Amino acid sequence: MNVIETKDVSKIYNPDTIPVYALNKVNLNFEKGEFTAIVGPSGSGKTTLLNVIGGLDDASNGSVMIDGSDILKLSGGKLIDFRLRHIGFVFQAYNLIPVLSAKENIEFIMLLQNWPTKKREDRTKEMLEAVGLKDKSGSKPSQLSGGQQQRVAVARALASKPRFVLADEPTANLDSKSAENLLDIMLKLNKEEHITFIFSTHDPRVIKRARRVITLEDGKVVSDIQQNTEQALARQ
Ligand SMILES: Nc1ncnc2c1ncn2[C@@H]1O[C@H](COP(=O)(O)OP(=O)(O)OP(=O)(O)O)[C@@H](O)[C@H]1O
Repeated sequence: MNVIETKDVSKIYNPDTIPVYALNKVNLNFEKGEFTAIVGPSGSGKTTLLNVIGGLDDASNGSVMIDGSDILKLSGGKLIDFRLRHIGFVFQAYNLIPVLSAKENIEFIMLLQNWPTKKREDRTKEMLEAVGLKDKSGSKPSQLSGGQQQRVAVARALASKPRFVLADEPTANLDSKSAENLLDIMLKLNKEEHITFIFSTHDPRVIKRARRVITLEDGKVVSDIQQNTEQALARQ
């Protein structure tokens, strides 16, 4: 079953002067449980695609169907509610709330969703453990390393059990070991909780572990391949 379907999605900046096609008739289907990398040169449209799929940005043309409804047609309040319920975001700049601890950052979306206290606390504990930060629960983002902050951002995105997670270069600021650890965590949660992951990346270590790799160039899909990651890993 398709979770997300983009139909002829285009995003054109400056249409009246010198048009820039950030996305040019993109047609893609994403199924439940995918672990998919969006790759391509700088400026090829990766961030724009994630933002349009996640309802953070409007498309100029086309539709983004999620479970048969077009999210580009949802009005402001309904779109915010939809994002809150179904989509987890991981941004390159983490976007953690500086005055909140790791635990409080992870809890934040569940609070907005009115989870009962006990359920919320149990889930927060589970996520802190899953990302290996049980002992950093009370630390503020400024007291955490870049890798630890990124793990909090992943835990926050996944805590409320979204249908899918969109991540914009999740390993961009991480050293090799932290990037591998983060990938392990994302793959584990993808397997165990069947959450669909779609992430942009330039990072070869991330690309080789994705099950599907979609390449964009000048806003167009130029290749879309399934990888046998078990074989790829065995070759290393
Ligand atoms: N607000 C904007 N106004 C005008 N053009 C924009 C705007 N945002 C993005 N673009 C253009 O749209 C194209 C796609 O940008 P996008 O950020 O999606 O690329 P990207 O593949 O994510 O790049 P990178 O790998 O460098 O992050 C680029 O040509 C970019 O210059």
